[in-house]
Amino acid sequence: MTSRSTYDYIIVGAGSAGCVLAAKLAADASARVLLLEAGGDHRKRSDVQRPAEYLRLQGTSLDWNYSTTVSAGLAGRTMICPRGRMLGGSSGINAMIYHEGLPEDLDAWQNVAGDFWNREAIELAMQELRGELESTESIEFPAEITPTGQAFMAAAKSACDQGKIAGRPEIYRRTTRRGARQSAMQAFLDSPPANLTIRSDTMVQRLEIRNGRTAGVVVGKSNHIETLDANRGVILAAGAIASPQLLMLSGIGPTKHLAEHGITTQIDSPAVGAGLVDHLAFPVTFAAKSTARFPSRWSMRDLVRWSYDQRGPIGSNLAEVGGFFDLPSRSGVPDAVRERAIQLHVTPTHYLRYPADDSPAAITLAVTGSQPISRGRVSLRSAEIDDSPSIDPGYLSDSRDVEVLAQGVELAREIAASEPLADWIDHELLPGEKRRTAAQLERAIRRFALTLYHPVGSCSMGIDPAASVVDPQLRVHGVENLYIADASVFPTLPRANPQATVMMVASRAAGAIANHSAS
Ligand SMILES: Cc1cc2nc3c(=O)[nH]c(=O)nc-3n(C[C@H](O)[C@H](O)[C@H](O)COP(=O)(O)OP(=O)(O)OC[C@H]3O[C@@H](n4cnc5c(N)ncnc54)[C@H](O)[C@@H]3O)c2cc1C
Repeated sequence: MTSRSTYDYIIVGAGSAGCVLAAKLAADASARVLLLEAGGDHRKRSDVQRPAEYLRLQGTSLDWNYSTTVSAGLAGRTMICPRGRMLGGSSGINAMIYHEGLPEDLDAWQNVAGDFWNREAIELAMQELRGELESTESIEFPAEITPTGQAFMAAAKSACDQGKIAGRPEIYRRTTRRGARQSAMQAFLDSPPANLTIRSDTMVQRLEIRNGRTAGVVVGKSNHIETLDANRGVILAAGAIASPQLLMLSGIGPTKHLAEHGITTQIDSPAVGAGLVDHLAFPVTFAAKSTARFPSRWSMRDLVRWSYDQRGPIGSNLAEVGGFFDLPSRSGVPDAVRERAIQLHVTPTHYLRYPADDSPAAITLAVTGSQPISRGRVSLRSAEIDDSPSIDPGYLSDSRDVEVLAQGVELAREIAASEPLADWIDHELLPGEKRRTAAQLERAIRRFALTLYHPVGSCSMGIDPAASVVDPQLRVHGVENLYIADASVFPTLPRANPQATVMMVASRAAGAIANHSAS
């Protein structure tokens, strides 16, 4: 059986970007907007709402459960690649940090994608977005910082004041409302307007492309295929893994690769899937004195505290504090790379073992190389939407990324040795006090570094169709009526947790798409 329906805009994916896009495009009451989401509505689940439980959502049905290919850079390991599958997308399972990043990072965007992405316009869009999130009480600072987080803040500040390190410790703002998660779905679409249709549990199979124009999308299974038509545009917001997959399944991608899977090329676009990049964190972990143990199960008191005033362990997103820090000038790397090269996420837990019940009292300073050079790609494993694509972020394939992390380990050690944090610490567990040489640190980094869950760049924007997938206004090169607006279009990965930048991209995209489709 087949059926069809017509809309003005069809948005694929109700994640961080898709929810912003839907709210903005539907602000024009005359536009019929359809938002399609493969996952369900899980906003009310307690494990989604409680910040400290976000790690427990991984590997559940709320996660696409992707993993990366075996990686030489990670000593032959594969890596989990969690992505949210629900209304709200990854903003429904993420760690909630809302960071606008460093404005100068987006100058690189202007260099590759032109004036639409100038710093002033981006800062204005970020400011407007912050205002919108504040007006729905969807971002806030934590009501309480764990004692070890407080000790980190004081120790890092003291190490900076004494000139031992350079940087800025910070308390991270987050997407919570009165201590409970606010996904993009809640922040932007809690009361959707009448001209917006939201369909959850609806998997888009492929795009419908006719004569160089995207007519709509195909959803459903073989016993009931539906074609949904879009007069003014289809916007892919399926994220950095699924957006390139959907393009390739629809015949937009590198011709040779498509042919390997029996897919007829509609548009030869060599850059689809290329350029994938992710932040990687090495968890410098310390055994803490037993009074610092963060619970992995909640007491009645914890539940009552969180319900009444959002305090206590349940309200912690585990990474309340951190900040950006420089590599030492003796490191020999150019200033542009050295400055704010390391982002820290400080957790009151053993990063590798929490939330297991037997995870010991520990504190982790997770060291992230904020500007990784290594790049990889998303490619198809088969021509079936139900087969996960092959994901290779190229982790640590460029040895300069290892050097940055190794120097970050020394930075973390310096802070951990500073009072008052030193008082909480018993001894170093990872990489371990005896691991000091470059070769020892490299081995530990390749064995234990973990994703920080920030894949971007697999359909990057740019001017040259041979080197990019969308133009600066996010129109897919070579085909009409098709846009991409999500983490996949980032031409570079900014020094930040990306969700604020993803939402900013969606917000700018909505304006550009409405203007373009009206002309
Ligand atoms: C565990 C974790 C922790 C993170 N922590 C942070 C953090 O603290 N701060 C931060 O800034 N960033 C964080 N991130 C990253 C951030 O959440 C993402 O960068 C951001 O949410 C990406 O937004 P997006 O719109 O591009 O994709 P997503 O939010 O992933 O949305 C894509 C949507 O498309 C849907 N979809 C995919 N394929 C189809 C299909 N075929 N048909 C229909 N729907 C489809 C998906 O189900 C999903 O809902 C984290 C991510 C994870 C997974």
